[in-house]
Amino acid sequence: MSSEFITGRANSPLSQIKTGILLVNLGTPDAPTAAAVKRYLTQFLQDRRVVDLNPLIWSFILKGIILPRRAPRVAKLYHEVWMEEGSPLLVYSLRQQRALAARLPQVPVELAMTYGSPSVKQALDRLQSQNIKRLVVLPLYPQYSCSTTAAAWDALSAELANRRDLPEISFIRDYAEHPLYIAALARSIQTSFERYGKPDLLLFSYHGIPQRYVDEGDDYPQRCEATTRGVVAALGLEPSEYKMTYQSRFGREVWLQPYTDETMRSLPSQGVKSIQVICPGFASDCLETIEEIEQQNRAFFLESGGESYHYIPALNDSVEHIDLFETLVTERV
Ligand SMILES: C=CC1=C(C)c2cc3[nH]c(cc4nc(cc5[nH]c(cc1n2)c(C)c5CCC(=O)O)C(CCC(=O)O)=C4C)c(C)c3C=C
Ligand SMILES: [Fe+2]
Ligand SMILES: [Fe+2]
Repeated sequence: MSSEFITGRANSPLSQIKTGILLVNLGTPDAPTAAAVKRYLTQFLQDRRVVDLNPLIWSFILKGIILPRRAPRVAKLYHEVWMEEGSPLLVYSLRQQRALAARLPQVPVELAMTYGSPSVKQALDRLQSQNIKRLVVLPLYPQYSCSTTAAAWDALSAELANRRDLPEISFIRDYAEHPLYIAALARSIQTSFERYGKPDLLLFSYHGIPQRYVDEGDDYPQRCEATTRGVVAALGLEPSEYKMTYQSRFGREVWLQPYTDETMRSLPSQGVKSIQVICPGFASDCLETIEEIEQQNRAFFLESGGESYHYIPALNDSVEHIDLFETLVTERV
C-alpha cells in the first residue's frame, strides 16, 4: 500500500505525485502549570471559531476575569492527568502519528496542533522539505464541528497564506459513520461488556458546543447522532439500553443538551445503577475524558446512588484505530 502513496493509483494521471499526511488535533498546554495553561487558553479561546463574541469585549473578559481564575484551577487538573511523557492528548497523538508512519514507511506523516505545539507551521515545514506535492489532512475529530474541524482548516490556510508553493490538498471533513470507526467503537464497548458485564445503561458522551452554533448551521449534533446510530446498530442495543449526552460546557450560553453531568446525577434515581461511558468524539484520551469523565462524572454518579461506573477508553493508538486512519488517508490518494 505504501508505494501507492508515492506513485499514486496505478492508472491515475497524478501517478508521480508525492503525498504527505498531516494529522491535526486541538492542542494542549506544554506543562501542567498556570503559566502554560494561560498561554494555551489565550490562543485557543481567542479563536473566533471557538468563542465568537465581540473580540474587544471578549478579550477584556478573557484576560481580565476568566484566565486569572481558570488557569491555576485547570493547571491542577492537568497535573493530575499528566503522563511521564507529557499531556495525554499529545502523548496519544504522537503515538498515533508514529504508528501510522510505521504503516506507510515511505510517506511523511506529521502531527500538528491547531493551538500550541507542534504547530501547523512546523509540520508543514517538515512536509514541504520532503517535497510533497499533495497533502492529505486528517483532523482527529470524528464528527465535524465549526469549532474544531473548521478551526483546523483555518490554521492550515493561514499558514499556507505565507507560502508560494501550495500542495494539492484533500481535507477529510469527518468520519462519523466510517464502517471501521463504528466497528472499532463497537469492539471496544463489547470488550468492556465482557469484562464488567452489560450495564443498565451505555452512555455516549460527546463534547458539547453552544446550541447557537448549531442553529447557525453547524451539523455537529447530527454527526454525533450518526455515530451513535451506527454503534448501537452494530451492537443490537435497544433504545432503553443507551443514551446520548454532551459534556464540557463553558460559559453561560445554552449548549447542546442533555448535559452529561446533570444526566449522571439524575440517572440513579431513575433506576440506573450500573453505567459504562464512552466518549466517541475524542480520538485520544485527554483532560476532558480522564479528569472530567473518568473522575469527576464517576463521583457525580456514585454520590447520587449509582453503584458501578466504568469509563471505556478512547481508541487512542489501538490497532483498529490506526487501521481506520490508514484506510481514511489511502482512500484519498
Ligand atoms: C469555549 C468553547 C469551547 C468549545 C466550543 C469547544 C469545543 C470542542 N472541544 C473539543 C475537544 C477538546 N476540548 C478540550 C479542552 C477544552 N475545551 C474548551 C472549550 C471549548 N471546547 C476548553 C476551555 C478546554 C480546556 C480545558 C478547560 O479549560 O476546561 C480538549 C482537551 C485538551 C487537553 O489538553 O487535554 C479537547 C480534546 C471538541 C471535540 C469540541 C467540539 C466538538
Ligand atoms: Fe473543548
Ligand atoms: Fe472540562
